[in-house]
Amino acid sequence: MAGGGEKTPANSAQPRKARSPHGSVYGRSSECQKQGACTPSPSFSSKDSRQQLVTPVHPLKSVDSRSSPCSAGSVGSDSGAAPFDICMNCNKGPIIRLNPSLLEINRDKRQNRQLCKDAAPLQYLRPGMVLLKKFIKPNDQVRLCLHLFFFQSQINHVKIVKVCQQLGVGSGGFYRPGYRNGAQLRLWMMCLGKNWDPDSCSYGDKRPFDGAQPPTIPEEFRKYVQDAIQASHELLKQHVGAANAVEELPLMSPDICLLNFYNSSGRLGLHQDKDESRSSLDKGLPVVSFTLGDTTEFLYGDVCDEDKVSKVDLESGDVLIFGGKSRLIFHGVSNMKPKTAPKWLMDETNLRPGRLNLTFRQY
Ligand SMILES: O=C(O)CCC(=O)C(=O)O
Ligand SMILES: [Fe+2]
Repeated sequence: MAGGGEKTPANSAQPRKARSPHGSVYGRSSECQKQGACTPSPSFSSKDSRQQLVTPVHPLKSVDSRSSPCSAGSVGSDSGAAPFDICMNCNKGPIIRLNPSLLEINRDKRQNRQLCKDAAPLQYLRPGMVLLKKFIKPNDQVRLCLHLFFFQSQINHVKIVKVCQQLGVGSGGFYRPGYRNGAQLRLWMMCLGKNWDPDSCSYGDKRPFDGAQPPTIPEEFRKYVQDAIQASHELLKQHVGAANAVEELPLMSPDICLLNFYNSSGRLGLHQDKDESRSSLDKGLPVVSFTLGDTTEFLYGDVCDEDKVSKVDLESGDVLIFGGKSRLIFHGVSNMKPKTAPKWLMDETNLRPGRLNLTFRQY
């Protein structure tokens, strides 16, 4: 995944050894360090981030209790603390909610339809990078988005949140990666398919700190990714011609998914996703990223410098794809925009305030 943890400031002569919470992102690999690339610092400014290596800790385990359980300084075993639940009260019986009035329901649906009509189905951000606006549909609504008529996507907001919630409270579920000095990254994460280890900046079969095997990627999620890539090809043809669409964004079959949950103060420093296999990176196999919940500002560019990057808002239902010539762009998440999640999504799922992000890759 991306490097989540700290990053080396771009202008730092001595690249930092910090690693990112998500694989590739922040100075994941020694290669990254050699290149002087950023190590992601989801939680810190580059000034603050002069810390020790990132090391994942169990969400509720105190930092002090990390008594060097493993040589790399990575976390100890599961302390038995409660797993992080991205939804509130999900396991505590039915949620009692007053029925919204017909007026409210209709207003909500009208707004959604309007948003969907207004959004251009595809934003071409740069070669190899596209944004499918509002590609993920609400479950109860016939979408008017043009691309959905064409591609019949079955991607469904509520279903994705519910599946992630269930996976997140099980073995290999959400945890809060942290730094050796006790500071924590500003997100919760978990992996599907393969584990991305922030300490070694590499993928493996098990999570070193508790031995948990990451859950497999649900088949329907893999199908959503195929739908999104196919849709992007159809729409890309208008920009680059039919012959070039697949070259611009190569096909891929995801075997890794990193899930991130950001609360209202969540962020992820600039980093590159480059811990996938050499062949995957060389072919430019894309990273496909889903946003659900609150809107966030996404940064991307050729250099690891927040003053030189472009910005785009990612809203609930958006699918961002970057591959080909953009596979190794620097990217990160800066400002969360609280209370921007669709009301119907919060009502249906009881998702915590914040943003759920899924990034799919092929190792
Ligand atoms: O949350 C996002 O949109 C970005 C996540 C990311 O870059 C990563 O997981 O590598
Ligand atoms: Fe990333």
